[in-house]
Amino acid sequence: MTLHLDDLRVRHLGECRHDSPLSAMLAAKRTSPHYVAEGDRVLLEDTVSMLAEHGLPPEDLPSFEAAGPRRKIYFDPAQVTAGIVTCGGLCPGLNDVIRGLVQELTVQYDVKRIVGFRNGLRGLTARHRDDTIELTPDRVRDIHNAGGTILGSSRGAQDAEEMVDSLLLRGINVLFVIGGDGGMNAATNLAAAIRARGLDIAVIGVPKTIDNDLPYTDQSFGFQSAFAQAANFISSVSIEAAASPDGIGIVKLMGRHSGFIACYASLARNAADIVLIPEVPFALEGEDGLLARVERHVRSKGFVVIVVAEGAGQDLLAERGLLEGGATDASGNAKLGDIGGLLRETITAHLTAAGLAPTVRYIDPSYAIRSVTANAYDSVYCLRLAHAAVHAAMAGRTETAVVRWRRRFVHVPMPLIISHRNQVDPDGDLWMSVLEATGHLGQQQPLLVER
Ligand SMILES: Nc1ncnc2c1ncn2[C@@H]1O[C@H](COP(=O)(O)OP(=O)(O)OP(=O)(O)O)[C@@H](O)[C@H]1O
Ligand SMILES: O=P(O)(O)OC[C@H]1O[C@](O)(CO)[C@@H](O)[C@@H]1O
Ligand SMILES: [Mg+2]
Repeated sequence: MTLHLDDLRVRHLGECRHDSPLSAMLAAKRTSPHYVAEGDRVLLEDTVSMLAEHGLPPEDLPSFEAAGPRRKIYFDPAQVTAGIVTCGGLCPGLNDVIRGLVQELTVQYDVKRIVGFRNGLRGLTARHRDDTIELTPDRVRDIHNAGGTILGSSRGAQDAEEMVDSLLLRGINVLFVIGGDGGMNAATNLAAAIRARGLDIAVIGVPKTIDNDLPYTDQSFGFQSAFAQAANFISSVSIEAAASPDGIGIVKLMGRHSGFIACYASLARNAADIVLIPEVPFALEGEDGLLARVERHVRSKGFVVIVVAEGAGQDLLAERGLLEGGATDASGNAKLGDIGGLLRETITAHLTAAGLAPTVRYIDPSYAIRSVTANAYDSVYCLRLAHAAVHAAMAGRTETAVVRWRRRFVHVPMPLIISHRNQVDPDGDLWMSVLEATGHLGQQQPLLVER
């Protein structure tokens, strides 16, 4: 998809007429290698060839509005009631973001009232809209020491008009939605319903997903903490497999459609022999298939370690009638078949038939990965995203997500965040690193299936 400058402009509620409490600090600031001034923009692309292809002057190149405080703001902070909601699956750092939002709103902007909606967007329905948490600096002081979200989260559909009614009834004029593709979809619909009614309510998204599958963001918050935890399970399984005759270690990691956790966790330990992700189809049978490769590893090295993303090999499950076609969860996400179970069974059967005596160590750490607290790096990242989100809201941006893009914090129109899915590119350098680390680079890629 080719994007033009106009596709990257974010919506404003109106002219910024109020002096920001941060205006004095901003007065002398200019763009530098470490700061982007409020009038400046951040390029979408970053290679000479990609930029040259546009044949445009720099100011017309596709670029994002820089995030950060403005000297003039749209809302009078004294009149603001903010709302916060967390939706979808858990992710390390949710509490850090909530804490950062509350601290920035109260300390820098002196906003007096912040309402936390409970259990995801369900909390914005008529039935639950009054059961909220008053968020104060005292209430959030220590919440970053725990994983999960103090607000709770959920899946499942809600009516946009009903949610707008809730915002009106609760007097919310700034809503922060921390969510994944589903949450950003819902927030986009909500913002559209607000716009259709001509209301003065800002909706700001803080994109979240441990799968790292949202586009236009360098890496999603919490991802680093999640793959660090996943890497510990790879170490455990490697130790177990290495200590067993004909040892087979298998770790199944989250990642419905994108294998980022599997790739990064594997690279972090560099102990995996085979990495299977949804983006790269593979065959089980045949000389170049997975089973033959596993057997070769076991015969030559004595054991094998396989890291598999949950969304990998779904076609193999479907072929065997092990996939409930079309089944979805409450939010409409596809329910997946158990690729880890299929690997365990077929590998055991194959190696046994080949005269080996495999010992299989299979771990599916699942929720033990995404429920951890954010590490120090992610905590900083979450706090800075929260600051950017508050500045965006106070400056009247709406239908806007705050992200880090090429190491700068920027504003992205929310519809872009849901325009497609971020996936591991089989021709990109991340997958090349995985092939290098697993010793597959330079060989014909035996796990790839001709399609
Ligand atoms: N296409 C959509 N349009 C409107 N609302 C949606 C859509 N998809 C999901 N939602 C709503 O957004 C909320 C969160 O969605 P979902 O459960 O898919 O998690 P998510 O935000 O994608 O997070 P994650 O992918 O990290 O689990 C749910 O309440 C769901 O009903
Ligand atoms: O069991 P739940 O809460 O639906 O979440 C599972 C899913 O959440 C995700 O992390 C995406 O949010 C997937 O990788 C995983 O399959
Ligand atoms: Mg999702």
